[in-house]
Amino acid sequence: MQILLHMIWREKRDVILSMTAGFLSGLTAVALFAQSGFLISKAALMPPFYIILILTAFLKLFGVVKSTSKYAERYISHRVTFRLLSDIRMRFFTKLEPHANTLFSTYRSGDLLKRITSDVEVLQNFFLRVVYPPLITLLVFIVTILFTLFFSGWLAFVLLLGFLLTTLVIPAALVHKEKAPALTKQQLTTELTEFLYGFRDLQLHHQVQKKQQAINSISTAYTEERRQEENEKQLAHTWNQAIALFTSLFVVLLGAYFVTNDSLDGLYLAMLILISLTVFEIAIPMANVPSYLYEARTAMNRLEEITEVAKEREEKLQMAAHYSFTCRHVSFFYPGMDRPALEDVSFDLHPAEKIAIIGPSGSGKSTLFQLLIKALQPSAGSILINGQDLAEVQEESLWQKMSIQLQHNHFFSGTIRDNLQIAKQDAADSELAQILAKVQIPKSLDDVVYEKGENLSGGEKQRLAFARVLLRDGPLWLLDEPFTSIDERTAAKLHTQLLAAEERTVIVITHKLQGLESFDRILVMQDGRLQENGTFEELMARKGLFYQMKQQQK
Ligand SMILES: Nc1ncnc2c1ncn2[C@@H]1O[C@H](COP(=O)(O)OP(=O)(O)OP(=O)(O)O)[C@@H](O)[C@H]1O
Repeated sequence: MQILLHMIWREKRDVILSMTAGFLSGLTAVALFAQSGFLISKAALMPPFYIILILTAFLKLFGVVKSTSKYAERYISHRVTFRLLSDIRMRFFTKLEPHANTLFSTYRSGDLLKRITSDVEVLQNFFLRVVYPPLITLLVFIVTILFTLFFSGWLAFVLLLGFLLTTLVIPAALVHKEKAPALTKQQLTTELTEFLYGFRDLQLHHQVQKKQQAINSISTAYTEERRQEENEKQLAHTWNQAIALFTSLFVVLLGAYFVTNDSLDGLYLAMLILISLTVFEIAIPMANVPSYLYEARTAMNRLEEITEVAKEREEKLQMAAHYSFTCRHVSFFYPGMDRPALEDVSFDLHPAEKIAIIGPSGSGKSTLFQLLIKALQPSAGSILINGQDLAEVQEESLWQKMSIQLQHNHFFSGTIRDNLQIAKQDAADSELAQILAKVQIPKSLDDVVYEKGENLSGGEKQRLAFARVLLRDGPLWLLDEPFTSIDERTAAKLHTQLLAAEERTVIVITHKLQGLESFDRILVMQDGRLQENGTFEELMARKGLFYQMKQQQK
């Protein structure tokens, strides 16, 4: 909350301006009705015409000031809200952006999207719904009660009582008990996002209707949740209005009594009644302040929780010519899984070494890869890069040194050139064309690429991704199944380029067992464990798992 208050404080000029306008608008609304009441009573006594004229002129003046100040208040307070929104967005998105990978591996993307957008949406209204109403209500009531005190102490006391009931007692009585966070909106967004992403697969497997039904039932639950929320808010409103009306009733009864025993001039009775009717209008938003405060606090905590996922202590990776990795007893559990995807994996990767990680499907190769590029964090154990704990290294500085090819790479709609320049922005056409020839893509730089590379074959995508790796040419290469969709002859040529530079550290994940002789070492994974670790010759001589896999692939 302090963060939000601090952000609001930064806008103090506009905050003060909008509060002043809001105060003026509230006060003139009360004055307008008070003046009307007084005018009606005064007119009944047949005063000179100029008195009526002056009173009517004041009435007009109050009307104009009320509308103008209301407009100014809305205009300025919304400006504060939009600045607050942009501050909140900036703050969270700058905190989240460097850790996008970690976050997407921790949360489902729909869930993450919903959490961030709706929580930010809640916080943007913090000023308008939580800070603003109590202050304006307090100021207008103070002035109104002081004004009433001038005519009758008892009536001022009744107003004070009504004020305390509507602004403190009712909101406190209806304040949200610690209730479980609403899940259905989150579920709905998550399910919808997945429905959209996976629509084609659902169609192919005739699952669209089933998924739609599931979404419909979540949607119904969500509507019910919203209905309940609205009911709670309406209940608070109703209570406040009831108290406001009862207070006015008291003012009428008490006022009439004071008039009959001459302790109040009857001329002011209508004015005081109208004051009490109007002033409580301003207190009505107070009923929902606690619920908005609760929502804002929850939203803030949830956003902070997301940012906490990212590590605080991060250091830059020092520049070095060669890079080594050390994995010490690394285990990894995916969220919600009770079986580890990796268990107690330890190995050293020496500077400039070229290693292949192999193993059956589901043995944990990609998980290990994700840990090495810091897209995931180990659940236990540690990974060191050049002796420095990866947990303490900034992702950006790590990825600067790395040329990474993922199993599934993204391609943007544009041209081949655009898709290559992602790896090296300032690359000249001649360099790009050379790289295209190296990876044997028979296309020109101007050829169009559709969104997600839909017009590229699997092999072309892998070659284009490898072209990006060649373009980046960092001292550390990590490739996850880079050539699976490429024909043997081309794959062999690309393989040679992969292992060409002596000083480069290379890690390749593959399930193909051809060409492994040219790697310095081979790590063999099975069931999340590192089963074998040695040179091609050593593993063949050992006649263990690797040897058996080789025999099977023959
Ligand atoms: N996001 C995830 N959530 C939960 N479990 C996962 C997730 N990704 C992988 N796993 C599980 O972790 C284990 C290791 O998976 P991983 O993808 O690392 O294996 P792999 O050896 O790379 O397989 P493949 O060769 O098929 O790509 C598997 O049991 C898999 O089901």
